[in-house]
Amino acid sequence: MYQFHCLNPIASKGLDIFDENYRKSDTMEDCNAILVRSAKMHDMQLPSTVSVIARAGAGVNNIPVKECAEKGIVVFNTPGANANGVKELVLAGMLLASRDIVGGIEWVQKEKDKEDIDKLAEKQKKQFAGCEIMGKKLGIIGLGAIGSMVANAATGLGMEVYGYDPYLSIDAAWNLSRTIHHSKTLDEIYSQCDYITIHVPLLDATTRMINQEALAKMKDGVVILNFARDLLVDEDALIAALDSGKVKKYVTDFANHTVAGHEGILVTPHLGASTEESEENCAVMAVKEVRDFLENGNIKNSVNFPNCDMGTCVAVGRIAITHKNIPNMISQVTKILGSEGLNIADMTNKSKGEYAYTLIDLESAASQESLEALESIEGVSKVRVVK
Ligand SMILES: NC(=O)C1=CN([C@@H]2O[C@H](COP(=O)(O)OP(=O)(O)OC[C@H]3O[C@@H](n4cnc5c(N)ncnc54)[C@H](O)[C@@H]3O)[C@@H](O)[C@H]2O)C=CC1
Ligand SMILES: O=C(O)CCC(=O)C(=O)O
Repeated sequence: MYQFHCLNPIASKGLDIFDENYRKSDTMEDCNAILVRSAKMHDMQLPSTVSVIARAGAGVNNIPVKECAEKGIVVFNTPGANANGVKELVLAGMLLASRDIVGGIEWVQKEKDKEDIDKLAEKQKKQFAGCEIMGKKLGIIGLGAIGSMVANAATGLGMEVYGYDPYLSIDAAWNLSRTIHHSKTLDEIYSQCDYITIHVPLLDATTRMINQEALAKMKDGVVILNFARDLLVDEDALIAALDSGKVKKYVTDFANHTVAGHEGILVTPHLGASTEESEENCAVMAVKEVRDFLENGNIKNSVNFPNCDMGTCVAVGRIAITHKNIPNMISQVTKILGSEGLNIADMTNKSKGEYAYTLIDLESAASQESLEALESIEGVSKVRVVK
């Protein structure tokens, strides 16, 4: 029996995929798996029983990914599963920034009891007028799952799209409309675009990438959209640029005391992925990843360990070892198994940066002593008997 704990509500369409061998626990104690959306995990003490965390979503900045790798905890996310939900809100954000739709709705609400509201509306509506997005230049920073969808949709709406992503994956490149202008520098995006939307992960290298220097290079009256993470933007510099008229509107999905209620800023409460479809897609993908990992040891879509797939185990036993990506690891492992007379039927070893993963199918079950010997190898973080 496996136990899992949800740190945030996870769509039942996903949780229903857990079968009778799984028990949902109200606490993390004794759990094998944790499912999470945006809960901040950096200060949490995880029990040693936890071997997997699945983020039902894309961004993993709420999870101590490296510390987990050190402890042999495999962290998954669900790439692309909520991208359409975010894309649609980005399009809405562009439209809301282009005309004062919110102001117009608030005006009608305020005047709703006036007898001549229809005549008043015709007189007053000019204060809410704006511009169209067709023909405008949209700069997209980060052309992954979300950025590429925004790019294609905006092209369909008649915008001229510029994309910047020095690490663009081949899959994402294939998905992009050929009309999208490939920007080789951020400066080109800054100097050309009327709307700039950012879709990169929050990393040390991307923190506050939209800063005073970047803002100074942008066109007057630019609209900036941030549906990725608030810390990507130096919001004090952004507010100064808004107040000076350099920036026309800032649309952000991240409510905080700096932006909430500020003139010219449209703030939504982290709603990008809050659609039935996105929540279900993420939950289904996350639960499938957890099950395949716990039941077969396979890894797909981990952010701290490599992909590894040996299918369903048909041998007598399978063990999974998380370890550092260092020399001499495999020889130490096979020596321990060999000295106990354990024959290896199949084996895969993969690495990702500093960390590596070894899955071994055995023709007879490993003893407790050999498992302990494996665990004591320097650089090994976890040894798990999958079957
Ligand atoms: N508002 C919301 O509810 C949601 C927000 N997000 C945020 O959006 C981010 C992006 O999500 P996805 O598109 O699904 O991720 P993704 O991983 O598919 O795409 C990210 C892209 O950014 C690119 N990139 C990385 N560093 C870059 C840099 N310095 N300059 C330009 N490009 C760079 C990568 O090459 C990749 O193509 C997530 O990390 C998350 O923070 C994601 C989903 C929902
Ligand atoms: O789960 C959510 O609502 C947040 C989605 C998100 O920000 C992400 O997937 O990175």
